[in-house]
Amino acid sequence: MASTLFRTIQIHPFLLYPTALFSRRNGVLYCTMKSSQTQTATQEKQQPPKVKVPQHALKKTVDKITRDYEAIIGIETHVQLSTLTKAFCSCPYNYGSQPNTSICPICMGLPGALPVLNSKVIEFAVKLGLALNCKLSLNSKFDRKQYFYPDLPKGYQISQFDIPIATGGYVDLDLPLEFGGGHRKFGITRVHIEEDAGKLLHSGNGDYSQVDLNRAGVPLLEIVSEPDMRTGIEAAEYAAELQRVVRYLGISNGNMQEGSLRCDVNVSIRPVGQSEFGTKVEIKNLNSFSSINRAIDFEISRQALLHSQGQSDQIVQETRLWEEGAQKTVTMRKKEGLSDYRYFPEPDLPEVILTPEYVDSISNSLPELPEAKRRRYEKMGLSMQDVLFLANDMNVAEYFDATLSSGADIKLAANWIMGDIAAYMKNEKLSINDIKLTPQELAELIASIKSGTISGKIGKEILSELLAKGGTVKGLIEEKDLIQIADPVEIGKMIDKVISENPKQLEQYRGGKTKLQGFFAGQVMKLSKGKANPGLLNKILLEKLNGQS
Ligand SMILES: Nc1ncnc2c1ncn2[C@@H]1O[C@H](COP(=O)(O)OP(=O)(O)OP(=O)(O)O)[C@@H](O)[C@H]1O
Ligand SMILES: [Mg+2]
Ligand SMILES: [Mg+2]
Repeated sequence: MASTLFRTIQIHPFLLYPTALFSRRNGVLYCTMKSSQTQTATQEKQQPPKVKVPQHALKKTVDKITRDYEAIIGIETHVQLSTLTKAFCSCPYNYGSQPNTSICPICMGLPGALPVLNSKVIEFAVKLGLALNCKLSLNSKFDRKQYFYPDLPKGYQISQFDIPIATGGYVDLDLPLEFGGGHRKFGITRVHIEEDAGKLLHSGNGDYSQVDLNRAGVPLLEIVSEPDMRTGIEAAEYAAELQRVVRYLGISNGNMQEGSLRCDVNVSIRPVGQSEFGTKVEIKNLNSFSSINRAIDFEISRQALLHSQGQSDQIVQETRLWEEGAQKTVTMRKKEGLSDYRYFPEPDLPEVILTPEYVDSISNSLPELPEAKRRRYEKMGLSMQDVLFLANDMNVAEYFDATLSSGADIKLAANWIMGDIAAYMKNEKLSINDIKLTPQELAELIASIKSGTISGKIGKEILSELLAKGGTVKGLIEEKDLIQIADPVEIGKMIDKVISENPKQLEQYRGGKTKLQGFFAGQVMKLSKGKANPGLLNKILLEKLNGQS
């Protein structure tokens, strides 16, 4: 199959880029563009920002100025779907595979090739639309969005324009306590289906670029938010919630570093009290939640400073790039208007019709989503800090739920997971799916401590062993003879031994140095190899030290 495709490509590449150079190295097809073709991109990148804002001025005046302005933020998020094959052809997509090894006449847009819709894309879009509380369009269609860029082989992107698959939804989230806490609800304008473009790889010295078309035609869902966010933190948390939702749904890995979840952030400012929005600037190249937060904060300050200096005409509708190294945004290109895209209905694909039965069947298959999970955990009596820790990662939530299903106490299970287990995972750089301790054995461990079969101290020791090697709590207790000593006579004997071996400390204790009770307790615990019941030990010890028995 692959070799047939390569033959086709070797005949046709010049149809795509008349001055592109195609070559094969190590069995891989490379397409190299001469610098003249990528000039626009490189020139735009090299353009200095139109207005230079001195960094020190920014830092000094930011706090004062930003207080006079309110920021308006809306986000466009592209989520790459984890379908087995691309949106309109049967090529698979695996991040990081050799360039141009997963391409065919359809995703290369060769003349005469016709797209065929992957039904999983519709299923995933419906799932997300429902999860984001949207209204689904029972009849939607595809449109062509036309623009030229070397990573777009067809010269247009198949997208949805006037009838997106889902509209008018919202997401709920809870801000972490370190950011002030509180519940937020942000509107979703629309969710639509589109295909991804390829990837340009620019050479180090900038004189040529290479095209990798593996990603061309991979299905995306674009989620457009209402301009409802007001701070960088709110925007970053919104993006994190979308990541959780797509991961809970299992429709994308949501990995920002690999570009499976990409956020373009739109920011404008207005003087406090003004109702109209200001001119928006779109920021791209944000590949972490913290860069979303920092880029927005920078942009708010930049715009506020310009506005406060009477230079608001310098805030123009444009696309800016976030430069991680310099921690600032710079002009990338002036914004195209909608009409520049010359959208028109895609003639090669039929209308998408969703039957109510189909929508119902998808709706019934949805898992419990992050917001529902958080509210359920909250009702169980957990603090918001615990709720967020447990619900943020779907796998941790599943582990916690499975521990509870095995009968564990809610608060104790949460404490073990958030405490010793989380610390172990952090140390060993493991995810919860990698640890050997099963939720059932965690429940057993908690029950064994609660019933007094083993002490809390022994419990912690067993935990380390179970985390690293697996096994069962019962097996380890038996194998290591760890059952707690709760026999007063046996404990009494050990106390007598320790007291008789430490006459000096006894004298000091009886002379008023009562803190020494801790010393005696420690010695007895050591003698019992950590197995003595601590409550009983201290009770009997106190009686004996005070000469009552
Ligand atoms: N004045 C404003 N300030 C901040 N954000 C805004 C403002 N007006 C609109 N937005 C937000 O900007 C985003 C616009 O996204 P949309 O996809 O509709 O248009 P676009 O960015 O022009 O198109 P494209 O998909 O080609 O990038 C939305 O999230 C919207 O909420
Ligand atoms: Mg945009
Ligand atoms: Mg958009």
